Amino acid sequence: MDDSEEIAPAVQSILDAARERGGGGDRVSVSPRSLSDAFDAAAADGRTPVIAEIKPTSPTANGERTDDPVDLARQMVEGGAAALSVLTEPDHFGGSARTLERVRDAVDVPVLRKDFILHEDQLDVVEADVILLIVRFLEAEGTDDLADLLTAARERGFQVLVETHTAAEVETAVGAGADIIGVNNRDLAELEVDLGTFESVAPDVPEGVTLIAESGIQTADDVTRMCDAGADALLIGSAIMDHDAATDVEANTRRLTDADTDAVETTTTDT
Ligand SMILES: O=P(O)(O)OC[C@@H](O)[C@@H](O)c1c[nH]c2ccccc12
Repeated sequence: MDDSEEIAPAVQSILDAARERGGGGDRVSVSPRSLSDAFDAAAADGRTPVIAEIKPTSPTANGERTDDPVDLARQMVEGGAAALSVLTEPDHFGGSARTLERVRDAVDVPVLRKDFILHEDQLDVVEADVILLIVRFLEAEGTDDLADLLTAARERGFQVLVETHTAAEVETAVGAGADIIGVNNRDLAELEVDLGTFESVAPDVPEGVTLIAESGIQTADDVTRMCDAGADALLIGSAIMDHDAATDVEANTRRLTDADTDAVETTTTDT
């Protein structure tokens, strides 16, 4: 990691905790539900492909949702989510591997394990269809190499979402062999969100890579904006979880999956 760019204290604390966390026991082997098939199915059905995120709380949330994550998961799928993301980080996001296991048993869409994986043995915690690797956190001393982790994850059957924030990180991700790339609109140095990040980084992502816009997407207009800038799918947490007001998760999801975009196949009727 480039030490000249400080990261927010909350993020440093997350990373320190992640370094301490050990892995699981037995090597995980998963038969994954295909993420790209789930996106295609959503689009064919007229829904914008959204990965809805179960995030009980976060360093930037005001409040915590204590509803059963399995209920939330069902409501998200009912609201049209193509896939789900479940935080498994326990110390800062209220997540757990057990929550992911319960959610994955309850739904039939692909489930992404959202965590801060720095070492291969941290892959052996729970079965998931997709795991996240964050480029920025895998450039520091004492973490495994991105390309090695990508291979280790695929050997276990996982699909891998590689998270970036800059054009340079996209280049690193592509060089390591990533085929699903996320651009995080949240800057981990300041924890501030700017949807312009996706717009400026997306053109550097090669054709053929599945491209996901992450963070800060609040409204149907934001969804349209990200799809116009090239997003194949959106990763949305806070606007669906609505930590302070605890509104209807199904309705929140539907509002975003129903957004008007070219990502969905429109059928014309000849009348
Ligand atoms: O709640 P938001 O702004 O819709 O963001 C969701 C997701 O992108 C965000 O939770 C996230 C993106 N990358 C991460 C890495 C770890 C933990 C969380 C994240």
